[in-house]
Amino acid sequence: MRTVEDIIALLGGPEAAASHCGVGTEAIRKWRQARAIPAKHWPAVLSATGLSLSDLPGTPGETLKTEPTMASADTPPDGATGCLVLADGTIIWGRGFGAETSAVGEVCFNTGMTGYQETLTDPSYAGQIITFTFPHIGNVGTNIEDLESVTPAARGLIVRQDVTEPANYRSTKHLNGWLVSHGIAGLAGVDTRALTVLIRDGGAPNGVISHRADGKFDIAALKAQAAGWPGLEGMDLAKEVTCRQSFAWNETEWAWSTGFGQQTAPTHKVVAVDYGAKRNILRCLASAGCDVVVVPATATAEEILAHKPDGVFLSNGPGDPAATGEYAVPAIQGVMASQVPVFGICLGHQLLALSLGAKTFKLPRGHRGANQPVKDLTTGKVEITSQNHGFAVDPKTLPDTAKVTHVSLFDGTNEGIAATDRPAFSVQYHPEASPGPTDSHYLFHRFVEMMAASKAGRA
Ligand SMILES: NC(=O)CC[C@H](N)C(=O)O
Repeated sequence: MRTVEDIIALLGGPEAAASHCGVGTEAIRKWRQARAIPAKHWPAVLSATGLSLSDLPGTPGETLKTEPTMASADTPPDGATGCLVLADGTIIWGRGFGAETSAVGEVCFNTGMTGYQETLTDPSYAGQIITFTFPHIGNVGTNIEDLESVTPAARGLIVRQDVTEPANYRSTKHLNGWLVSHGIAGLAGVDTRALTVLIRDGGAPNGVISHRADGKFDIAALKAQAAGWPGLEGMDLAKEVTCRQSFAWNETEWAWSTGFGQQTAPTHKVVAVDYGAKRNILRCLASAGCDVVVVPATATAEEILAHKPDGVFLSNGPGDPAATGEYAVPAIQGVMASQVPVFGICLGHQLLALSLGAKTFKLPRGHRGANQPVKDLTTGKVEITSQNHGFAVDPKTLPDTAKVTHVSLFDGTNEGIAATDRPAFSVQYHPEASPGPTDSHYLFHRFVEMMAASKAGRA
């Protein structure tokens, strides 16, 4: 490994080093002071000097050998057993874990500090590789209760620190073994802050995550795969993650001493259309007094109404809402025509908006995490919410018969709507939390009150 002074000399002195790396001389002074070259300058230094990654003095406390990161060299640095190859050819090296496999998807980031297992099993993450900004992922292991679906939909995960031994009484399996059993690759040792900044500034890129214990990667093939993937826009993934047959759901939310319960005295019958529903949404409905029947995403209005529901719930789900146009919108319009109350969450919110004639669009970087502030315009209250969406409703395209009820206090985008001429409302975020705060549970009660009022009106 060379010293900072060696490298500055190789680059032709401080002024020349600054101009080679496109930085000011102040940055070079900081390198000298810290006796380290920050990772973001490594690619420029490597290309100007012809040195290899293991020659560079990195951030103190980090060993380059074990922290391969944003360098774009095609040859893996020593110890690299995994990589993320982006559609523009950028390569991020790291240590592979989980299954030895490769998968292509959109690379997004999630800022949640808890609940990685719920996140990995949220069907809305189909087609996505998740960068966790929280560094300690895997430290509470995995268990069979915190699953939001039986099969994880996420295509891969990227983390800062290596996964440690689980330290939690609920853990039944190491995250590594759990990922192996589900065929999912992980990548550790990545500068996830730098990757998150890349996503924030440039939008969520498409990429391939690859894990090989022998460290031998066919980079040309991975680059071609990443560049050839069409992206989430226009992609209908709800059809892939929905249930194949209808089923009844009566399990209620988890409680500290008793675990999950059963709804034995429901007051309202709800048909939940499964576009990729998280289990905890179904539990919240059951806990609020609903007898739930889950039906596949492609169920028609007639099939839904044949259950004689007091209300219809439209679930969350993956992919582009506009791509479900041929089956979801006609079914929802048919349901709304019957005046049955409708409540939608996330993809369900976007589909309700499309059914009312509004439009959706792709957000540049999406909202994913458990700390997203939202204002309920109907009460003036602010709630901290759990979110996971890459598309959003354009409120300017809403008809006169719908109003905006919730907005994001991060970027002002739409977070909720309600029809003004019929009982239908929806939110873009995840009131069931899991993981995240439970501030928004009141929405399940709003839905129940809406069903009760509708029944009273019909009586
Ligand atoms: N959680 C969801 O339902 C996500 C909805 C949609 N797939 C989006 O990314 O916006």
